[in-house]
Amino acid sequence: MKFTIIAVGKIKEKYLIQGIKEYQKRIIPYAKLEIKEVKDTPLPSKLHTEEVNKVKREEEERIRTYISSKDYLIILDPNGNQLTSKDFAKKLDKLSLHGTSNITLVIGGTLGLSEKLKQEADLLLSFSKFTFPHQLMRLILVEQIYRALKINRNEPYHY
Ligand SMILES: C[S@@+](CC[C@H](N)C(=O)[O-])C[C@H]1O[C@@H](n2cnc3c(N)ncnc32)[C@H](O)[C@@H]1O
Repeated sequence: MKFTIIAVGKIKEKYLIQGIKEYQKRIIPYAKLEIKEVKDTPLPSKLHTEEVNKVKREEEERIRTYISSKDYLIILDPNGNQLTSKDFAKKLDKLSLHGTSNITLVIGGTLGLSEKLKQEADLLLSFSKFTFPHQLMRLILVEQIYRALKINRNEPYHY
């Protein structure tokens, strides 16, 4: 299975960089994982709908350069569908059984993702109704991918 995480913006915090690297290392024996970081658009001083939409549109364009129509597209959004870790593992297992082994996961920037992009998702995934910073979301996501892979192998981790 191959996972591609497309994420808007850089990770600045050292503890998050270390945490993400740790899970990337743990995932290596089970699956391929690539992280494509796309530039975030600097936030304008005024955040009216028009300015917000412009930022989202620009970031969407950069995200699209890494999306392949052949991949299963999971877009992370607080208002998406909530799954348990076991359900997520089952979902990945089913996709793999049906021959879908390229999974693309998208994390938005500070203002989130465009509606247009969200509508194209095969799965709109929420990790709870709370909003997390995009940098922390990347760490949570790699941990949950690792957890799902362990669950599917029936290996101890998911207590
Ligand atoms: C700071 S949040 C953006 C907040 C923005 N108001 C929104 O509603 O999307 C940055 C990105 O992190 C991801 N994210 C944050 N919290 C999430 C959650 N609870 N579930 C899924 N994704 C989340 C989403 O991809 C989001 O675009």
